Amino acid sequence: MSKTRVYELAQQLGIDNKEVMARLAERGVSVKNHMAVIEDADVKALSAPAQAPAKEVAQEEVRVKPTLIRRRAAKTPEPAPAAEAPAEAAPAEPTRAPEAEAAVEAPVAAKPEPAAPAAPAREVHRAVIIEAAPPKPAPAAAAEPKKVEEAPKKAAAATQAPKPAAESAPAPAAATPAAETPAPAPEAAAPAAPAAAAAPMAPAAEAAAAPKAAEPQPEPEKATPTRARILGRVEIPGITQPQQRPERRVERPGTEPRQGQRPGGPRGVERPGTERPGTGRPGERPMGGGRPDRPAPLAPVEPGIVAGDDRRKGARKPAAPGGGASDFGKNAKKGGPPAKKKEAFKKPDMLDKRERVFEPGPRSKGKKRGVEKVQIGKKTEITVPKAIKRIIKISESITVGELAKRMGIKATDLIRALMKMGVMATINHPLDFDTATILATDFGYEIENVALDVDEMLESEPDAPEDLVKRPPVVTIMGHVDHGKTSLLDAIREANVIAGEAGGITQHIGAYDVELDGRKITFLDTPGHEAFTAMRARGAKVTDIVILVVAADDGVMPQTREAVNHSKAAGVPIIVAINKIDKPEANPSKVKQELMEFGLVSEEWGGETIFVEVSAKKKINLEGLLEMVLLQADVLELKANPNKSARGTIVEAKLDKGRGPVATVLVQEGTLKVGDYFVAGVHFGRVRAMQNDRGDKVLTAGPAMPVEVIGFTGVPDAGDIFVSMADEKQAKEISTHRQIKLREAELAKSSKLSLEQLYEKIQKGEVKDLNTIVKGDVQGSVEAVAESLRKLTTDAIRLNVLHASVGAITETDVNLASASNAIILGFNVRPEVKAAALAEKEGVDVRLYNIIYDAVDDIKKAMEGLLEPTFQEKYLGRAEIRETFSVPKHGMVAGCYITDGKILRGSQVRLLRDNVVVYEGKLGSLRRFKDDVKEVSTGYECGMSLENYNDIKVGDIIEAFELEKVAGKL
Ligand SMILES: Nc1nc2c(ncn2[C@@H]2O[C@H](COP(=O)(O)OP(=O)(O)OP(=O)(O)O)[C@@H](O)[C@H]2O)c(=O)[nH]1
Repeated sequence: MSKTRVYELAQQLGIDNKEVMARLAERGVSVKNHMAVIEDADVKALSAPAQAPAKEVAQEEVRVKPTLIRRRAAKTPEPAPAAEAPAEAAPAEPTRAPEAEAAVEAPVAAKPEPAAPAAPAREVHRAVIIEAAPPKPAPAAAAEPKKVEEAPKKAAAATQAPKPAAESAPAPAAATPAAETPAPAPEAAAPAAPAAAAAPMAPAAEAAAAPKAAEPQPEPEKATPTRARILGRVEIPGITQPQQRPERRVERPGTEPRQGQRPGGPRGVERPGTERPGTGRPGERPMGGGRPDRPAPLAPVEPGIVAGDDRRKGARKPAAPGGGASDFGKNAKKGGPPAKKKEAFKKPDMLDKRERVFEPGPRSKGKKRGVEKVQIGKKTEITVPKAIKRIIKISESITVGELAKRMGIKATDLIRALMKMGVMATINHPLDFDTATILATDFGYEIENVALDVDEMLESEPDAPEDLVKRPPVVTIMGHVDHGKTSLLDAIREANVIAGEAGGITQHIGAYDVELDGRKITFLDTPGHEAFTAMRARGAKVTDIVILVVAADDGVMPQTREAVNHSKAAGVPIIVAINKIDKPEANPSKVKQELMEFGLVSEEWGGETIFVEVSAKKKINLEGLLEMVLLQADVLELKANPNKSARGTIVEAKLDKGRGPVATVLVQEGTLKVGDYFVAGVHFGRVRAMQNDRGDKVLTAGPAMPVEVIGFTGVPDAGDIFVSMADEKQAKEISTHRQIKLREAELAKSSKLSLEQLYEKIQKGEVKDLNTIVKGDVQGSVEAVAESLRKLTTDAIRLNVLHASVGAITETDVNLASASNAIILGFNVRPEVKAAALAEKEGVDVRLYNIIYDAVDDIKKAMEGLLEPTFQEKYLGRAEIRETFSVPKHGMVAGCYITDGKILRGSQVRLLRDNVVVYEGKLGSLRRFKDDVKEVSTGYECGMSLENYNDIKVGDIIEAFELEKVAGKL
């Protein structure tokens, strides 16, 4: 025969020299280079099958590594190296489709025959492809054997290839290697079955692979496992060439989904075209877009077909029979348990997964991709959250934005829904449980309130009668200004100290206890009903008995009356202390008489109220007063259980420079011990130390005992309930919960306020606000001042206490005042040096007081200054209209005669016709003989015009007047 050299054969076949050499190598013929001469037999062997591939493929092969060859469509730009597996994979996949058929065929017609060496490059492709999209092939094969059979015929080598293909089918999963280098896969995946599969067909193809390819059957199985992993990569389409796309279209027949998917691919173009009638549909491409991979997944999925993982499984199964199971070895491990995964992925999931993992960006390009995207999108939409996810747990309230987020909808949709309900809300608007429930229901969700029931947690258990023991009474002293409240408190305390109590420096902790005949009495030393009421407003019922101080020389005064009312409202019994009886002008009887009208009738007059005449100054009858208190306490049968965890009320709180937040706790039941965890208002803590009003350290505090506690995390408010907790976690939890609720309440309050303000402004015209910041030395006075100030609010002026706290006036306070145009009121505190300087610079008014009433008085005046001045009318004079003239530019002018008083230029006027006011406004002009004049007096004539009014008639009267400003009063 004539000598045929490698390059000649390559030209004939339309393939690369290297490929020819590779095929030869696969046949066991070694050639040195492209000039080597080839035996005829070899030439034939290579030529025959090669035809098909030559035509169709137009592929390029690139030897990436000595053992690895990458093949891809001829025109395709070269993808990156192995690393870019995805890109290459893409092309591979399309091919796969066709291969799929091969694979299909394989199972059917194919028999485990050694791979036909002749297998053209194309086949190699197939093998690869098959591997890539294995799952389908298998099932497809089973499903439509006939068609499959046809295929073989056309694809000559196919028959044989099939096997490998078939085997490869399993391998598909392992495709990775293949993916990277379809044909070369063998090398890459050499060990793996896939390689084997490829080998047979590629056989030829790529030399290195050849040897392994030689063992077709076992290999396929191995391939399976490997594929699984690789598949993932392969699918990442990347740079698929235009060629492939077209193939795809051809591949996917609408009719034969399975086959279509697989087979279609590249093949379709070449050979399947015939086999598959349906192949022709162009429409299929949508999914694939540029990627061949896609098509596969998108194509109708057969039950058995599982993308990605499924493929692997599918591949494995078939492989198993081959016996390759054992061969899987490592690969198998990698592949993971096949059986389990089978059902794990459903098509949609798979698509979704692939979408996210492999092909995010590129897809959006191109129309077809767009289509694909849309489809995928739809699938996502179908997703319905599991029932459990449709329950939204909230704690009391939730903001609009958060609710929308949890329901997976747009906040604007929610806001729209709220508007329909008549609620205008912003994204940060808090929704209460009920509103949230209604809204959520509309969107198919349920709301579950998981709020902590703090009240329940803190509720004290009722005590058994036998556990209760007598406890000291807690007394509050009330009365009018200067009637001697403070003096009385001091006198009682001092008297008690003198009586033999452990001496020492008494401390102001807001409460103290005294002893009489071995019995204790606790006094709250924040006198005045403001503090008393402020506490009560917080739900704190602390006082058992009220001592109403009335000066014998002054009698019942306004605040005496208020104190009585407050006490009665609280249901607290009153003991009247008629003070200052040492004064010569003292008249106790008068006091008793005056108090009768409030229902306080002295016992000696047949009533039930205890009256005690004392003198705080002279310390007269103080003991008698204490005796009466104890007597009253007996009547009240005050008892408590000391043998349980403590519960009490914050009486006073402050931020101590050295000790941090400290508060006086009046224990009301149980016993408080050092080391106890507790929660008080929005704060929590642990009792680090306790001391009484005499500065003595105490380790325990029982019922009715006031102690100053150190260990708070923040300064609580007077009136806050103090509760011992079992552990820190619980205390912290409740504290946090309360803080959140407080914030929400403040938020809700502020938004509500602004609405109210708006409403008021519309209704009443401009409403003035006087903003204040109150600072004091102790919580009690701060509360009292703030409360008194708030009471000053009137319809015309609202007095806002922006901030009230204990401590010196700081720069922060000044800044707040400056920003909100507020004045600062300090009680027994001074501004810090820097704060004072800043206040001066910013022009902030800082007022310092020692007496609350001075402050209130000052504020009242300030508020009056804010009042709009009222206007008073001042009569000027009258004029009678005797003539009327129409003057261009001036309108109607009246010729008048002043009958009374005088008329001033620009004065206010009203026009009277038959004593009826027909117009009220301003004088337009005032003239005498064409001259403007300032005023015209009685008896003179003048010309007048009215501003913007021309309907004047002879006989009308013009009355002039002035409006005088009068400062407003509260
Ligand atoms: N003669 C006499 N004067 C008394 C007596 N008790 C108080 N005073 C005087 O009355 C004045 C007012 O006494 P305070 O104890 O400050 O009266 P208060 O009710 O506490 O006054 P505010 O704190 O302003 O509400 C003081 O000057 C006392 O010295 C008393 O029993 N006899």
